[in-house]
Amino acid sequence: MFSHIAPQFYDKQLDNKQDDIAKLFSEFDLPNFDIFRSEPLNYRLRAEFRVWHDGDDLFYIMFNSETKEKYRVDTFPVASKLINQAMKALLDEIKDKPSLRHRLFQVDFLSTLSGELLISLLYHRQLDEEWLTEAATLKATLSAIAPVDIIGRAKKQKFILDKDYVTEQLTVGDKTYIYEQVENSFTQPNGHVNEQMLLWAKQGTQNIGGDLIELYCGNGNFSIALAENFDRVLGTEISKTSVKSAQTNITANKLNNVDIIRMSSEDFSQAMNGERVFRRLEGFDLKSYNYDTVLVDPPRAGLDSDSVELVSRFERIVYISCNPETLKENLAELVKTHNIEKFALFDQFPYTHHVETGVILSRKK
Ligand SMILES: C[S@@+](CC[C@H](N)C(=O)[O-])C[C@H]1O[C@@H](n2cnc3c(N)ncnc32)[C@H](O)[C@@H]1O
Repeated sequence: MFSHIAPQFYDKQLDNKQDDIAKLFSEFDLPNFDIFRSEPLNYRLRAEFRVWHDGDDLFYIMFNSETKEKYRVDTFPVASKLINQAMKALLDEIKDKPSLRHRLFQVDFLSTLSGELLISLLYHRQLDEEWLTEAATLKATLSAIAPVDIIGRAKKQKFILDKDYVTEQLTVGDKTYIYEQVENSFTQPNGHVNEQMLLWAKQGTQNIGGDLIELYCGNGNFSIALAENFDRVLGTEISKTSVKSAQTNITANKLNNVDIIRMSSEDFSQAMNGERVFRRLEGFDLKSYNYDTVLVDPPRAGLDSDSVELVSRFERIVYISCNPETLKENLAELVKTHNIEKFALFDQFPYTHHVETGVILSRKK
């Protein structure tokens, strides 16, 4: 997945991504791209590694995505400095602790720009009291590096030492927002590029007022940062964990104009069309919303045809995409009713072929 990880390759690979995107979207009338660079190293706030046991030794491994061969990983330069520090410290601590290392097969790290760290240890065996005691000592030792939390996972088991989330702080222009990010739920991996993405979307929707409807809102990443641009924000999201976080985040940021409901975008399209009535929407008068702006940030599959039809009814569409191929398919439909006003490339994933883009469209006059 990663290749040529070194700052001297950064500019070239970003130029290549820009060229590839220009070619892929050549059939559209695109404005000049807004380009948002990443830090060349230590940009990634999440990392997951398999663990390899070799006699008394154990180390992290990853797999080559083409050859499927495993390779040893002692440091991971794209991951945050905190993750790199913790990677070594963790192995040093658990190497001679049988209850912590026995049948450990994966370690997941989630760090934040605010300096917190959550470590999930995944096992092919059931965890017990002894594990809990040793894990508490491990947490105390690793806390010398940063505020650390530890989770143990095994089949049908999830042991949480204190908490299963980190609290991130993201600065967007002159404002700082607080976000709870829960283990195993979606969060943008590149914190500083995420801040740039939020600012781009916020500036692109400034002074337009009305209401914002958001599909695929996750933990409220965009809903919260963009709330002050709108009278009301209504976000929808399928994951129960993310919806719960989003609700916590609304309170933590003292917002009173944002609501989030758990609903797939497919169901939400049906509710908007009046085809089905959902108990979860009780108390929400969908007809009272002013459908000026919609923001979508779908998974790699892009928008299904009903969601494309739904978003095409809005005056303004903000489309954040992690897959240029599905974005292109969706744009082919959306340009029938809308013009592309802004196009941005956010370099969330340096040294990989992945590209994050943003498009702002407005209805044709
Ligand atoms: C790329 S993430 C974006 C999340 C959020 N906008 C952010 O910036 O963190 C896509 C989100 O879509 C959610 N999702 C996936 N399929 C969905 C569906 N059919 N309907 C609604 N949400 C869905 C996922 O749970 C995930 O939170």
